Amino acid sequence: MTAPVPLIAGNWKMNGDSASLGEALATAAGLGSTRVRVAICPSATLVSRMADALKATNVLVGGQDCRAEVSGAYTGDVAAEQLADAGAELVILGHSERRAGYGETDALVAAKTQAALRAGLEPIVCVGETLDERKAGKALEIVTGQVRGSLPAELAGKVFSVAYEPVWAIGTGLTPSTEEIVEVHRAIRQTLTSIFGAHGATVAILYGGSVKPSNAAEILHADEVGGALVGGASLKAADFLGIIAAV
Ligand SMILES: O=C(CO)COP(=O)(O)O
Repeated sequence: MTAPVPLIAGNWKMNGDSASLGEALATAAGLGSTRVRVAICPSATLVSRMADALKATNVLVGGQDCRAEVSGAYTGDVAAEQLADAGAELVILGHSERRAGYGETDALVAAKTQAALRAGLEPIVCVGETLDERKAGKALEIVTGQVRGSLPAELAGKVFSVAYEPVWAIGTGLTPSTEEIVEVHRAIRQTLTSIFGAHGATVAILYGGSVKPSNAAEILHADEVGGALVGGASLKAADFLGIIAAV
């Protein structure tokens, strides 16, 4: 049974333009040799240029979402195949900003995950509870339910990761305690092994939500934390490299 290779992925969300490619290049230049896998997921407009710019580096490029269908009359949407064609190797799916803003259900996230696999992309599937759900003592139930509902059987034997992002920790500067993070990550691990058997033990479980250089070491060294999905602090190479160095 192989331990998961840590993955630090930057989610640029709706930020960045061609001038920001310099930050991606600076991240790659600052990496040196590392046992950590590093990815940047920019807006769809930047995927192609970033993938070209980072081709000879150790930084992978990912998308932030994809449609489940291969092609068709879906104005404004992007297919997994199109992301792969643009040079993406990974894709973030089921981010809470899409679950909340676009009504994405677990079933839709599972369909998008199947699409990612069809296109040869490595999925990063996001789950996480709201503050009300946590206050009601339902965090574990919500998160493990999302894991069961969002991961299609086709993931068996495939490389993918699950990102635990408590909705209330995203962009707020708030983070759960290390104990709370470990509790949820252990519950996700149990769920993964109950679905996928031994393969479930090899899946990296990332933490996301207000990760920054100053809290990265404590979070990343916690039990069952196999990396991070980083929003705001991934936009500047210096901050992102500070987080990567903490692994
Ligand atoms: O949503 C996130 C990453 O997907 C986390 O965002 P922040 O790191 O900005 O809190």
